[in-house]
This record gives sequence, structure tokens and C-alpha cells, in this order.
Amino acid sequence: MTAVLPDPVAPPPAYPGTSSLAEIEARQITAWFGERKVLDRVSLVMPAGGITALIGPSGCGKSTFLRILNRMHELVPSASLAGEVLLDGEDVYDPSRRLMDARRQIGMVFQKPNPFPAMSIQENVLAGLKLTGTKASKSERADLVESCLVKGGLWNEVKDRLDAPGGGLSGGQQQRLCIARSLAIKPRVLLMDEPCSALDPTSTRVIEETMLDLAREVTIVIVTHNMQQAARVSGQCAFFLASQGTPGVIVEHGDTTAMFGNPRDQRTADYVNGRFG
Ligand SMILES: Nc1ncnc2c1ncn2[C@@H]1O[C@H](COP(=O)(O)OP(=O)(O)OP(=O)(O)O)[C@@H](O)[C@H]1O
Repeated sequence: MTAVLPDPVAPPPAYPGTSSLAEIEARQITAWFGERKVLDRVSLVMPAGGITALIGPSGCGKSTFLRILNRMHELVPSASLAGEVLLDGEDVYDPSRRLMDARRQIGMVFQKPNPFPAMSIQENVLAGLKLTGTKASKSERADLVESCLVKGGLWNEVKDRLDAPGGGLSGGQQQRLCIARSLAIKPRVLLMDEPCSALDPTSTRVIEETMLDLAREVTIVIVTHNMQQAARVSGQCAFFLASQGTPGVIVEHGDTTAMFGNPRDQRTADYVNGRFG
């Protein structure tokens, strides 16, 4: 599964009315940058409708693992991988599957809020439809702007200025705008790479509440360095570690309360209690 295959030409998808909850599973994922192996046979089931937190010290491969889930890893020219990613049992890397389809179903929110600054708030929400070539009527678009901003926890703050530029919002508001933008293409899984690391505690809390609401309709996988955040939002946790130059592996995973309260591995106990990393 190391080859990057061209995206076959296909007609634009119709606007998807509903998205159903999906489990995402990584099987035996090994990843390289050039000759350097950075993940070694990592397997993890991320349950439908749950929030899974990926934790571990810097450089252990959490972001790489996250980016493999929606085929962003292959954007790096030197990157390769082996293993499987299954979305409700279907291979995300199946050569007959369109790359854009995988990214539409598995959305991503990044560490630094990245709205299109000159686009209006509502254009930002709708931007993903253009990128994926998804057709939607005018009334569908208006409904979508409202429903995504409501779900993103931003509607009340921006409903009277939908034509104002996205770049004029605060950092926390911009991140919620990015969440709303991700939701507009009805992903079944939302990947979040340290979504609150650039935000103040109040904005962080608002995003966490938004995540807990969203988990009813989208499976969430979050990378976080904040143990309190992992404990507050996730039902399941996976602890990654790459000791002394070896590739990253999952040392322990399972129910978050159990992992924080009664970890099975001493290295997990040391990490969650702040003794290293
Ligand atoms: N584009 C790249 N090219 C080469 N090596 C990379 C690239 N991106 C990441 N790496 C390397 O892969 C390893 C895993 O990086 P990754 O960013 O996945 O770790 P992480 O656990 O998410 O770290 P952090 O918590 O600091 O974000 C690191 O050693 C990193 O230097």
C-alpha cells in the first residue's frame, strides 16, 4: 500500500443528506519518511460516535498516524506506509476509491485555525463544497451555513455578520469556524490535531463542549498534549511512545478513565502523571 494512486475522474457527488456514524480502524500501520521508520505496526479501533484521544510525547508519531487515517500522509513526497485503514470495514486506500472521497468522509481540523481570511464567514463554511465539487441548492447552502455554525458552537456570535471576513474573528472563533467548515461536507470522522493548543482556556472549553456535542453524529479522533483535556473529552485513549530513536508504537490503549486511574503499563502511569514528556 505504498504507491500513491491517481484519483480516478468521477462525476461530482450530490450533496449528502445525512452521514451515519462510522468506526475507523487502523491495522498494522507502519510509516516511513524516506528510510526512517516513524511508526511500527500500530493497530487501533476508534469506535463510532466516540472520542478517541491520541496522547504521547513529542515526536512519537501521533500526527503522522492521524494524517494516515485520511490519506494526508501521502502528500509528503518522501512518505510511505504499510497496513490498512478501514472506515466501517471499507479500505480507505482501496485503489478504486477516490482520494477526495476519503478526505470528504474523514475531515480534519488543524492545530492553527486556518480559515480563508478574505472569504466571508458563510463562504468559509461552504468552501469544502467547492473543493469536493459537491452540488447544493441555494436553500440547502443557507440551511447548511446555519446548521454547521450551530454545531460548531459559533452561530449566536456570528449570525448577524455572516458576510464579514473569517479573518476578523478571534482565534477561538476561527477554530470553531474551521470545525463548522469541516462539518459542511458531512464527514463521518473528524480528525483534530491539537485543535486547542493555540487557544486560551475559555476558547478551549467552548471547543471541548462543541466536541462533546458533535460526538453524537461524528466519530472524533483528537491528538492532544493536554492530559486534562484528554480526560475531559475522550472515552478512549491511546498512548504512543517512541523510545530512544525507535519508531512510535502504542504502549497502551483503552478506556480513558481506566488508563488515567489505573494504567497497566508503568510508562503510561509516568506519562499521564507528568513524570516525562
Ligand atoms: N514531513 C516530515 N518529513 C520527515 N520527517 C517527519 C515529517 N513529519 C514528521 N516527521 C518525523 O516523524 C516523527 C513523528 O512525527 P509526528 O509529527 O507524527 O509526531 P507527534 O507525536 O505528532 O509530535 P508532536 O506531538 O510534537 O506534534 C518525528 O520524528 C518527526 O521528526
